[in-house]
Amino acid sequence: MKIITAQQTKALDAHTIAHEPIASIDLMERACRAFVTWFTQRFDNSHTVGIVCGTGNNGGDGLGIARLLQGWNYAVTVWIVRGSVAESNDFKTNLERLKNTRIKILEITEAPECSVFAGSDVLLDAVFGSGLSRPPEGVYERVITCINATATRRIAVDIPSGLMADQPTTGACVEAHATVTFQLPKLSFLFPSSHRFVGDWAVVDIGLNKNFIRELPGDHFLLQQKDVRKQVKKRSTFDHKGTYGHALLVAGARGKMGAAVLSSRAALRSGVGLLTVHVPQTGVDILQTAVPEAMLSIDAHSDFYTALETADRFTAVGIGPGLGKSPETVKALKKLLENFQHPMVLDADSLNILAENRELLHLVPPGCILTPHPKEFERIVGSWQTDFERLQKQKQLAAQLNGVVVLKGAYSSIVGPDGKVYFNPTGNPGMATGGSGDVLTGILTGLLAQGYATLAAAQVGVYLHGLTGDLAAGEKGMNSLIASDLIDFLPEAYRRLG
Ligand SMILES: NC(=O)C1=CN([C@@H]2O[C@H](COP(=O)(O)OP(=O)(O)OC[C@H]3O[C@@H](n4cnc5c(N)ncnc54)[C@H](OP(=O)(O)O)[C@@H]3O)[C@@H](O)[C@H]2O)[C@H](O)CC1
Ligand SMILES: [K+]
Repeated sequence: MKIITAQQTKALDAHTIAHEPIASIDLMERACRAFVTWFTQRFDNSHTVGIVCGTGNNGGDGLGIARLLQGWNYAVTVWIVRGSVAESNDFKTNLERLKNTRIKILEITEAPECSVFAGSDVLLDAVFGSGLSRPPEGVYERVITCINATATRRIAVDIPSGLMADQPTTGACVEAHATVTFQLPKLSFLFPSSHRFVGDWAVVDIGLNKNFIRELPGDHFLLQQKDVRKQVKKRSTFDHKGTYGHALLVAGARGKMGAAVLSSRAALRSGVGLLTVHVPQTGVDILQTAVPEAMLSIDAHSDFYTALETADRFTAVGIGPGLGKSPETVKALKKLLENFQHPMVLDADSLNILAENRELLHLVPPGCILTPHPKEFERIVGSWQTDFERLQKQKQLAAQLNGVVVLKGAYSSIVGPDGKVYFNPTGNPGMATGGSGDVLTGILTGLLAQGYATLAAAQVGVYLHGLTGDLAAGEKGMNSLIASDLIDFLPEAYRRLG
């Protein structure tokens, strides 16, 4: 699903109006109907509804929604905020259509008292939409403050008023519990800093021209199950273990062998043919007992990774979980990066070692996948002011390494060397638990070893990982979810993609 800019949305509107063809007021009516369908499925007409409208097309939506809800016997109150914005044509038409209804229409021409919106069970925010081009001021800013001060369910129409669709937001903004957006999500919806404004968002289809969307230039996408499903490799009868590769995981140090166990199990459950795990002496009995399917490469050192004879017989290497950062481990990682020229997954402590030994970044072979969480990412690229700047840094790092950088979190972003960004929709906060990242590293290493191209491995692996989290949370709730649950749900997650 392509994520387009506010400017492109305007062009898409115009194109749809011209080519469907459809009058803009009818496209607005379609948007209003789509919103009302979503709304009536969640709030029955025992809820009183307040709608705060600007005088552009977002406000026009608000008026249309008021009329439709009243048709469903909702008690509706409308406030029209009169500021610098001239009435759009469609706003005028929908205002006209309200004339012969019983809907109470109040005008706000100057900064109101914040009690102005009290009394509605649900408050709809239709002040500004994708046309916002600068921070709200004056009466608009005050209205936004009052909307946020009203103890009620706040639902934003298309986009919370005050949020910039595809650039940093600096002004006042409605803090919606939910946002119903038309046709495609806005880029800012996918960033953590927007969550308090957007709340849970839903996309409603308003029949905008899909071919036009496909042809629009764009680097930002929201992964969908169908995109991932078609990348999952199918198996054939005459396949054998070798067909599915031989992965090497370099993981675990004394006291952190669990990371090696979790990533090993996850690699196996991701379908790899053979798995070897390189562990220090302390890990031998642990791994042989906990993961009998894995072969071991045993380090001379008792406690941590210091050397590996050769990695050439492996089709992919994953390194980092529970590795530690001892000086010998740093040296060993450097040697591995110099000698192993196939795709690798670099995670956890291997990323921290790269951050502290930046000359090693130049040794990272092409086609690797880095899987930092935001803190590990910041150690590598430095701090950022906004999520847009963070994304820019992510694109730069992916290009510099000629690999894929996965920034983990809600809507994990997968960025390739070409700068294209894929946001992952699966997963939930239950996955913020020790070992969750080790599982992802195992999955990604397993997929790379099976011959998945780097970007495909990242998309399938991150999607699968999040899907196991959703399945596990469905069964065990978010609070009790532990990393092993993710592995247990890999078979079901694969089945969903089958
Ligand atoms: N395809 C779709 O998604 C459809 C969306 N629809 C709805 O239309 C709005 C977008 O409506 P638009 O009229 O373009 O803009 P807004 O209603 O968001 O804002 C109105 C005007 O306000 C001006 N503006 C911008 N920022 C400020 C500010 N900080 N202070 C004051 N005024 C501001 C701006 O005009 P300028 O010329 O001043 O830039 C806006 O034009 C969309 O969100 C949907 O709700 C359609 O209903 C159907 C299709
Ligand atoms: K809005």
